[in-house]
Amino acid sequence: MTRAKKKTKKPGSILLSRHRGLRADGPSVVASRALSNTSSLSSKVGRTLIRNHHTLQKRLSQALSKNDTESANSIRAEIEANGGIERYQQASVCGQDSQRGGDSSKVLIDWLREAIRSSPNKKITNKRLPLLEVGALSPDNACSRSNLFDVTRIDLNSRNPSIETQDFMDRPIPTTDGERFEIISLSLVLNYVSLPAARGEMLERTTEFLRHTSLEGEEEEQQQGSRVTELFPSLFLVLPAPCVTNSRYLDEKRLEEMMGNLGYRLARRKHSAKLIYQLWQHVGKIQSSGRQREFSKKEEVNPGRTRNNFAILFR
Ligand SMILES: C[S@@+](CC[C@H](N)C(=O)[O-])C[C@H]1O[C@@H](n2cnc3c(N)ncnc32)[C@H](O)[C@@H]1O
Repeated sequence: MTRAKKKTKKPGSILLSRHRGLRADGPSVVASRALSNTSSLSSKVGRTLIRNHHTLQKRLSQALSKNDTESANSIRAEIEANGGIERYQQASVCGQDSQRGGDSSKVLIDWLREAIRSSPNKKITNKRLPLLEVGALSPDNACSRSNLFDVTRIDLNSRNPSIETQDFMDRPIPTTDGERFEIISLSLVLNYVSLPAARGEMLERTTEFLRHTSLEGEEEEQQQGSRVTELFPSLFLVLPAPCVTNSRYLDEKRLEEMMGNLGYRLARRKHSAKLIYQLWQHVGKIQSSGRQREFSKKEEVNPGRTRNNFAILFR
């Protein structure tokens, strides 16, 4: 006799069915059930949480830009009811799970190791490169484990003692090279920023944190046509692919022009179905070119009803 199998719901399936039926009580129902029911999140629930958090952050930024304190307070309360940034970060950690694309910093390590392998002079590899990881969720991603970097980690909300709680936009501008970095990692952080002009500000700010003096052995390397030195100083930028491949206001060409105005040149790129990974070498001086205001207004580069509105603007 075959016994009827008892149907077990996957974690989060209740949450999703609840979510579909939501009305005025909003996504907070999803969050509170998620908070009490699951320690790890199913990918669908995680994606819903991430999307809701981004939407609420955007509404908050818009309310704040209009000095609408009442709306801002009520949106803040809604963010908290959804589990706040902690729940968002947990969903992001689950999103790093290897089944869902894995830790994005592996791509940076692959590029670097490949450059080191093909480089005639290995001297540069004996020293750890100072790396600033903005939006660090954990101290043990591929970058941290590689022994290639001396990592400084910051996040709006630290989840670990070796991550400093700091908004990159408030980090003091370095005055000496000792405070600057060879690499800045901005992985899935720019799309967290809600307003297009604030994204431009963040990109512009990265240039102030990059070191332009030669590394030990670098001049010798350059003479020998090293593939390692051509990667530094640089910005490792990771974005959800649709931000660049399906936006009304941004495509790869436009991003390259914007980055070019900041003194960046594209050194490496890789696409997956979900993410776009880019390594931008900063070839300008510490300051950017000043031409970034060419991109102060949204321009439609990809018309169409199914596009998203992701944009980057410069003031
Ligand atoms: C989606 S998570 C990405 C984490 C990780 N870098 C990755 O690639 O999976 C975005 C993180 O960026 C952080 N973040 C966003 N804006 C930031 C800022 N201005 N300064 C520091 N951290 C920021 C958020 O707190 C959040 O933990």
